[in-house]
Amino acid sequence: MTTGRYSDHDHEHYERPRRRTRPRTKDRPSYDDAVDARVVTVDRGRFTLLLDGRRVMAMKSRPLGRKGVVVGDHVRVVGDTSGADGSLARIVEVVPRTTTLRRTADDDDPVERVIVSNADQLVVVTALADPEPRPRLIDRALVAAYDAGMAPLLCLTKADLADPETLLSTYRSLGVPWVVTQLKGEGAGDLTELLDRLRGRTSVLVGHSGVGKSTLVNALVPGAHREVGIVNAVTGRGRHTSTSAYLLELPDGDGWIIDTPGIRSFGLAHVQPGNLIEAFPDLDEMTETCPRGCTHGTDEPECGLDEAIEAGEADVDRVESFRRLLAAREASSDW
Ligand SMILES: Nc1nc2c(ncn2[C@@H]2O[C@H](COP(=O)(O)OP(=O)(O)OP(=O)(O)O)[C@@H](O)[C@H]2O)c(=O)[nH]1
Repeated sequence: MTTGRYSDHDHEHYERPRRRTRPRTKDRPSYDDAVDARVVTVDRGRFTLLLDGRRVMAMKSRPLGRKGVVVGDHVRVVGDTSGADGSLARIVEVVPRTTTLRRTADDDDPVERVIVSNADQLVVVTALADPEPRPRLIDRALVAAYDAGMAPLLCLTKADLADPETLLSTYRSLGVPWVVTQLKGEGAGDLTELLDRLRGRTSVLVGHSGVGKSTLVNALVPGAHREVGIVNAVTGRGRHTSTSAYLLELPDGDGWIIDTPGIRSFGLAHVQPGNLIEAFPDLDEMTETCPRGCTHGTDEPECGLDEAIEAGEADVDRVESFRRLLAAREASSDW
């Protein structure tokens, strides 16, 4: 383990050119010898990378400055990339991200943050019972997915305990794809449908405590050793067993999942209504006549969506579901 042996301070001190002996140069080093890696997890300023199939510990190099490095990032690395015990490589570049899943501001954390990058699917893991589904949280996760340009997928766990139909009726008009899983009881363990949906993509798994996300991750990636909590019989909440987002490769090498056990809230203050409606091109088309600044919400006086409903051109359920998402954006951020 390297943690503790090298503090940020020590390394910065070591890296900084000593003025008298080495004149400062304006040219940045070119890092021609840098190699590609992907960020697996982050722990107190130390990054675990996957590089040619081996795990390598790394830290940010000074030229990156305050630029964040997050789980899912493709990075360029120099230095000791052997992955040997005690070795520490340096991240010199973050490859431009294809997507960023963000959250804003909650009471514990006042800044907007990128949670993970380069994921193309957001899997909202919800138990059908124990704990009961929380549609408002599902809505908020969907908003985050649409805003990030990620495809949403509902993964309904614990199908041995309840029927999915009630919950699904809420999401049908939005056209969100879904899969059902069951890892206990008779006929448990068939993950074919979910694996089909994960294949060839990077999928972020979110879900509140106790929904069975760790159990699912362990079943998808044998050997992942994500800790499984015990659901409290009184509150329905699980123990908070793990904290950091973690990138895992699916066994067939054809897809990645990112487990996000640490996400306890999903602040959405950064989401613009205009971004959300872009995820629904059929509805977006109907808002061309909207007054400037229209949010397309329920109380907007001359929203094109209302006109489209009156003209019989819009599906009422779909508009209502979209507006529910829009409202969820402003709700409290508790996960
Ligand atoms: N009945 C039933 N129970 C399940 C199923 N999947 C998981 N569980 C149980 O649900 C409980 C919570 O599972 P976890 O995998 O720890 O849930 P989690 O979402 O990772 O929760 P945290 O670790 O607290 O974030 C455990 O007791 C599991 O055994 C299922 O398909 N059916």
